[in-house]
Amino acid sequence: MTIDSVPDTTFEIKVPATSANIGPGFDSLGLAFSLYLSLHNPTLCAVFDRSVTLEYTDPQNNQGLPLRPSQNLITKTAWYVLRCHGYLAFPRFVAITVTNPIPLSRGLGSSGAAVVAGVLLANEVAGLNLPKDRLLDFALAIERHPDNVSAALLGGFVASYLRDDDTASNTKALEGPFQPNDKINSHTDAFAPSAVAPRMPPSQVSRHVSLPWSAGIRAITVIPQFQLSTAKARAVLPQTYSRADLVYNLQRLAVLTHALGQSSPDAKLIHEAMSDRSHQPYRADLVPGLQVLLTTMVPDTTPGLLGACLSGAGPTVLILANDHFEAIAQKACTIFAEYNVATKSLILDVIQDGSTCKPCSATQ
Ligand SMILES: Nc1ncnc2c1ncn2[C@@H]1O[C@H](COP(=O)(O)OP(=O)(O)O)[C@@H](O)[C@H]1O
Ligand SMILES: N[C@@H](CCOP(=O)(O)O)C(=O)O
Repeated sequence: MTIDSVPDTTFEIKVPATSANIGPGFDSLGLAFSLYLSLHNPTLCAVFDRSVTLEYTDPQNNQGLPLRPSQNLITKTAWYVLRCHGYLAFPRFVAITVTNPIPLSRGLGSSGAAVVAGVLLANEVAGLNLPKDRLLDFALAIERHPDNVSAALLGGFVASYLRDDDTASNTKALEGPFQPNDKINSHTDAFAPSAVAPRMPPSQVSRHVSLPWSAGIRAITVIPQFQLSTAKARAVLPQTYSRADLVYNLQRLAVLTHALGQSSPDAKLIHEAMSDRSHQPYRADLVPGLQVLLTTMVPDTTPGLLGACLSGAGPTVLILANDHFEAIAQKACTIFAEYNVATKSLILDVIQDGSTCKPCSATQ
């Protein structure tokens, strides 16, 4: 595609926050929420400058995020996709305003959302028209567990798997975007291409299916006011599991995928089926109060509660409920407070639409 044929419009990209795992579905289940990372390019720019700039509308929520496009996860991802499609510069100038209410490193899929936003950004500015499955391939070249990005892109309650679990080749796929050796022009901070183009991801890296979600079930997210990076929370997991633990999780996972779609949710069934032996026990030491919360907040003593688990890699706790949302949130925050963990809670809806990129009105 030539520069002249690249669409020059304003757009808004919206990507939802997600919760991964939902208890036993480690690296396979994801749920999309009514809380959105959004990217907006409010102004059409006549300047013939093929670069990108970034600003965040809410710097308080996004402290520490690099504004240099060459270091920011959203624009690094977009650059990776563009390089895979033969672009040697951004197709046109784009000044992006980012609004990100998704708390960072709390287990609500902020990095997955940033990666999906970057893929959609490249798709939009270069007019690539990639189908959703191909967008997912690019996102999965970067975020190597499919649970968050599948739910973020597609919306709703999604089960997915990677078709190739060869971690050695996974690492190679990451070399493109993250160690691009692309020199940065220190004046404009524009990307400049290295001699070697990054590896194009193979097609259909993953497979996914949308699962039914019972309409009245909402998500109470109880968010500790400290960060826990996904990398750190993955580092504490064992390399191998016993047959008993494998069977324990498989049995619950199979039941859970149906139990959450039933029109009259069975609280006791859901609560038991959200129990896990693959990641939560190992991560409990990283989240003071988690173990007590999970064992004391049960349907018998907490009206409206259906189940609770660590959200993604934590430290957020996800509580699924169909009533008494505020009271449940308050109870969970009180338990965390007993462990000197300050929290905020957000009551969110599960959304079915997934990520969008829409034209919007421009000022010139
Ligand atoms: N809106 C964003 N813009 C740029 N980078 C982001 C954004 N959101 C997340 N990130 C990157 O992802 C990191 C958090 O990723 P991770 O530890 O996986 O936590 P989470 O559970 O929130 O996904 C941040 O430190 C930052 O590097
Ligand atoms: N399956 C992953 C999910 C990580 O989700 P995040 O929202 O914490 O990035 C894991 O449990 O490590």
